[in-house]
Amino acid sequence: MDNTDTYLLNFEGYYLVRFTANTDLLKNLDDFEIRDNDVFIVTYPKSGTVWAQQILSSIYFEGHRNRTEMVETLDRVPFLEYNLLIPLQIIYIYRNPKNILVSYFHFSNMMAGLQAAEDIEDFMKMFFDGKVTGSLWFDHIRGWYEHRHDFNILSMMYEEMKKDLRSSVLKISSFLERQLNEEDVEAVMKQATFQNTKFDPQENYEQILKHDLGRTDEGSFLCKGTIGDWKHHLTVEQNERFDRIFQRKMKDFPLKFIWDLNEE
Ligand SMILES: Nc1ncnc2c1ncn2[C@@H]1O[C@H](COP(=O)(O)OS(=O)(=O)O)[C@@H](OP(=O)(O)O)[C@H]1O
Repeated sequence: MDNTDTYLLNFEGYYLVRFTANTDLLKNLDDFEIRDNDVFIVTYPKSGTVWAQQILSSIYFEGHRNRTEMVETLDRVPFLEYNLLIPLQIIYIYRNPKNILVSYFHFSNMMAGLQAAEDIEDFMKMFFDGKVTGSLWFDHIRGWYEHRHDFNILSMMYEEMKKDLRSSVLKISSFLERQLNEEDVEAVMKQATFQNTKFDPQENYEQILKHDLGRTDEGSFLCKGTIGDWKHHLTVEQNERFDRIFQRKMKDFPLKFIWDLNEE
């Protein structure tokens, strides 16, 4: 059964969560005034949005870095499509789509506002049809890559952040022209470890999931925060099918992806 209209709101060809989308706000975005020092984080769902929100806010604000100011991640870095704020620096985070698929499958089954899937097979169909919030992953990554010279964009790969968090924090702070001393860098990194994000209720969206987004079970918003977990969830046949679709769609695409923890 196609439940697209129940869960997804199609705004100018792009799917948003119907439950939280605000069409009046979206229609007015073209007129919104941008400040020079505003910053965008751009991601396809399940690619590291919250992680990046957390790193940025602890680079910018001492009180977030040293935990003297307790503010929910969502209030520190609001979502443009669900709030009104537009920046000029853009940080695009991308992740290998097999891990996105698995992470998104678990998340969709946790949230009342997203269409649940019976199993990975069922979700794979929705994902490759682009019938999910964020629409088709292939369009998302291509769209951003094709416009990489039109904006001030820093592209970061989730897997590289995972392999070398220090270099990633330094790259982001340098892009934002924020000087951090060694102690600050350590504090940002401490905030951005997976263990911290997963278990700190201010970081892990617990309250928002509970009160605003209609969580349907007690599973965590964060699964394993790792590279290669898809291997435990996709069958050999599903993986081969994924590879065939990926090769067909991405054969001329120059960015490389890291599929495995041991890959360089
Ligand atoms: N600190 C840290 N380190 C490593 N990985 C992290 C971290 N914080 C979040 N994550 C992982 O990011 C995945 C969720 O992505 P998003 O935040 O983009 O999700 S959402 O679209 O905003 O719902 C989700 O991936 P999975 O664990 O594979 O589901 C999170 O665990």
